Amino acid sequence: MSPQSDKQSINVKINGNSVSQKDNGKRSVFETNDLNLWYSDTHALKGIDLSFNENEVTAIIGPSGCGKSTYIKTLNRMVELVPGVRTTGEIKFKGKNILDKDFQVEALRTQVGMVFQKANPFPKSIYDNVAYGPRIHGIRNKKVLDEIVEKSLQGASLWDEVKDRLKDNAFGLSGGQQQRLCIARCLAIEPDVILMDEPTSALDPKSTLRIEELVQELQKDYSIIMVTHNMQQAARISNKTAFFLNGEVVEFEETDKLFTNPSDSRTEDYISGRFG
Ligand SMILES: Nc1ncnc2c1ncn2[C@@H]1O[C@H](COP(=O)(O)OP(=O)(O)OP(=O)(O)O)[C@@H](O)[C@H]1O
Repeated sequence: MSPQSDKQSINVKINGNSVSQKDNGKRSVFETNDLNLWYSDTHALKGIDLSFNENEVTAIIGPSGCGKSTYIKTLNRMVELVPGVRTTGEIKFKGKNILDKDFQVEALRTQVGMVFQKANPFPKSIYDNVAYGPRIHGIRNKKVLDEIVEKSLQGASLWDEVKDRLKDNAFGLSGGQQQRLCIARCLAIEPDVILMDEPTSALDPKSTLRIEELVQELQKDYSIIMVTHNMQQAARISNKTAFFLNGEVVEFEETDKLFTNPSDSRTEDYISGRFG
């Protein structure tokens, strides 16, 4: 099916049962319309129409090189850091086109956080990692910073493990803890949306499970858009899934539907492991 038709008829989960509704009452936070992107001559994104609702987890899946990371990096305009990038179309964040010339990218970065494949804490203490963003935004009051740090670490389900060693260097944490610290750093700026680019691909199964549980918890307060190579992960934790192939969206659906009854034979071939 086309991504557009999803906007008209959406399956939503109520008490564990999937039902079809015209509108699930949720607001769209991000929307891309006919989004195209070129790296010099490489046409990496082709006419992407997708819409993301608040308080939902949306997974982006697809084989290597299909444009998943490129797409997610357009949403905070990080992709522009690559020389030779050209974008056309529209990316609406809360109704405003972030590609407009007069759009303030700095404001976007405070509302859209990002967690990367490999945990990337700063070479600073656990406390200073989390306090970094608020300090940049001018918060100097120690009591306020203490509160933000505790709340963010609680939110990232890391507080109990680190509360007695907040002054220790972040590099002393395990890989999974470092990734949760990066999530806490992200929460400290109180974003509306969290972008995650394969956040568990460098983690062991136990740490992966921990992050998956955390993502489901965070969904209550944030909208999450997550690139993942792991189809089981997408099936476990996302509300909706977009399947990318060769820079296009083949299918965008309720996750249950996409994995049990895909509309497009290419989706079926991919999820059943025939390619990718
Ligand atoms: N910095 C870049 N310069 C030029 N081409 C790039 C750059 N980054 C990505 N590409 C190209 O854009 C296309 C999409 O790449 P992208 O990394 O978005 O795919 P992906 O689906 O995230 O892949 P993977 O799952 O392997 O991370 C590929 O053809 C890739 O070679």
